[in-house]
Amino acid sequence: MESSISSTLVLSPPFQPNNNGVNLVFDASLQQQPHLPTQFLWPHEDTAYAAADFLQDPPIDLTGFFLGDPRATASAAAQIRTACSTHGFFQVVNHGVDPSTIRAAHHHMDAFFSLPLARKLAVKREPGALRGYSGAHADRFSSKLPWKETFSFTYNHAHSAATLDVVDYIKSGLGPHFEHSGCVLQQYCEAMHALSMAIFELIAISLGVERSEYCELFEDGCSVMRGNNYPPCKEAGLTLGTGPHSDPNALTLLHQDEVGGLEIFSDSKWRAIRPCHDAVVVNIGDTFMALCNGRYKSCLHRAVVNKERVRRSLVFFVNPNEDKVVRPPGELLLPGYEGAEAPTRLYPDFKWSDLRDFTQNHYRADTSTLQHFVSWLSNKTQP
Ligand SMILES: C=C1C[C@]23C[C@H]1CC[C@H]2[C@]1(C)CCC[C@@](C)(C(=O)O)[C@H]1[C@@H]3C(=O)O
Ligand SMILES: O=C(O)CCC(=O)C(=O)O
Ligand SMILES: [Fe+2]
Repeated sequence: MESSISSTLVLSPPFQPNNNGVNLVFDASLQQQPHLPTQFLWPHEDTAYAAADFLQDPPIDLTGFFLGDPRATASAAAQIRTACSTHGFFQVVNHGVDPSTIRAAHHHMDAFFSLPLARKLAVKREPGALRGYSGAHADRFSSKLPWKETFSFTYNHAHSAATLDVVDYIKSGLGPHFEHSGCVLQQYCEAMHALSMAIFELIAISLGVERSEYCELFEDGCSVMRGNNYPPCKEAGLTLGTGPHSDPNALTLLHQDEVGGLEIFSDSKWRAIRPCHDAVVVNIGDTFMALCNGRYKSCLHRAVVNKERVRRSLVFFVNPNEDKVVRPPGELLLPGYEGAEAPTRLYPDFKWSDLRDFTQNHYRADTSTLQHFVSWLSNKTQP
């Protein structure tokens, strides 16, 4: 495969704080080149196996839960338990988020990605920060680059809802003409936060713990909103929009457009998540897998691209308050194994700020982030 960009491809360790000076610009000129730049090539095992089918689980209808109907609530919790005990993904409908809010958020995120590159670079991601614009993460990695642009910003509900942080960030970075976009995205974040709290209540019910078990940890959580823009790719089969990974955060709420491309690895096969415009896709992340002591699974997933159409997704990564300890409730500890003094815990105490720092400064999140994080944390805390 010819590289159409003269650059020395440095085979990097899993993570490097910069791209070794390879200044690749992910813009239309690169996307129109006849050959895929070598930096975007992914290993055969990550790209070779197309999704075998669609995940068959029907969307979970939240109507009855919101009406306080005990039977409907129990049914929704049971469907969540089944999904989260196996592959960690489910879709919800009648979720209470106004469709016009979702439509408007996509529209304004598209408007951002349509800006000239110089305008997008005005809010480029700063090293170590989980906010800002990124073109293929070319500033962070020099191989296995994802075929996407991303735009991320933080949303701390207890603080942002009152002080309109999202509006301020967007307006200060992109100018007063984007104030309305900021208001739309702020409204979308508030709606996603409200939905996440409803999901946490249903998850608590499904786990048999107090319904409000997770409210305290997440009510003033520090979440991240991200728009993913995946341009069409002439050699789509050789690259990936987002590589195989499990999400390091606690819960992910995702709305994808009608194009499709989100796939999860379940029962030893890649399975596509069927696009459903009135559904929100929900998945458990590593932090929640630790919070529930491994009862629910943080699952491997990826985003594939195609040759014809741009694909977009809006992703809301829900995290606990960064200074609160991630620790499972007593009811979820496993009975001590034979002769053990205390019930068994699968993961140590940690804070989201530690895991965020790990993924932004020390390790590229992939299929085994949590176990590498636990080792890193124990080395970090050893005297
Ligand atoms: C904590 C995070 C790191 C990533 C964004 C959030 C949750 C998902 C992570 C990510 C998407 C997993 C795949 C690799 C990654 C580098 C990406 O493709 O964007 C990850 C995100 C990141 O580090 O920016
Ligand atoms: O865009 C998608 O469908 C998935 C993206 C994803 O998994 C992520 O950003 O963590
Ligand atoms: Fe993800």
